[in-house]
Amino acid sequence: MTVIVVAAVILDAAGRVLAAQRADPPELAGGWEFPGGKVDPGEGEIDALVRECREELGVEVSVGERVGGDWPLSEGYVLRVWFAMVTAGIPEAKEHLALRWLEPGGYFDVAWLGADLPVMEAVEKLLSQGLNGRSV
Ligand SMILES: Nc1nc2c([nH]c(=O)n2[C@H]2C[C@H](O)[C@@H](COP(=O)(O)OP(=O)(O)OP(=O)(O)O)O2)c(=O)[nH]1
Repeated sequence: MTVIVVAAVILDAAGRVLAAQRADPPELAGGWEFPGGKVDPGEGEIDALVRECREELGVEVSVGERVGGDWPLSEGYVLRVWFAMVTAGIPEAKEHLALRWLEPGGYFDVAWLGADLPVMEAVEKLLSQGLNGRSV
């Protein structure tokens, strides 16, 4: 059975993107990712995304458009990504080592995990086309 990992490209009004630095496991620690995590059995993917943002960042988010399709992770895992905006709270690193808001033009200023790099490239392309990540 494939494990679905959901992740949020959290955008602010200035077009900044929130990156989060993983604390574990040792082979991924220090790498940067989009906040998110595994979908629990029986849980909806959007519900999982909202829950993970609450647990990891202490914020409420509204979820917008999907970014691409299934992004490959390691064997047996796929990554599904959505744009999101914070609707309440200020993101705090509750489970990560650090958080950074990346300005437009600086989206690659962190060492993204291998799986996330093509996602960030796709996001930059979508944003350069004038998309703002909100639901249409
Ligand atoms: N959350 C997240 N995980 C990612 C990204 N890119 C990437 O390769 N991964 C990998 C790292 C992990 O092996 C897996 C997600 O696991 P996780 O540790 O975030 O999941 P979780 O919050 O549900 O945690 P747990 O059940 O292991 O405690 O997917 C990403 O952008 N966001």
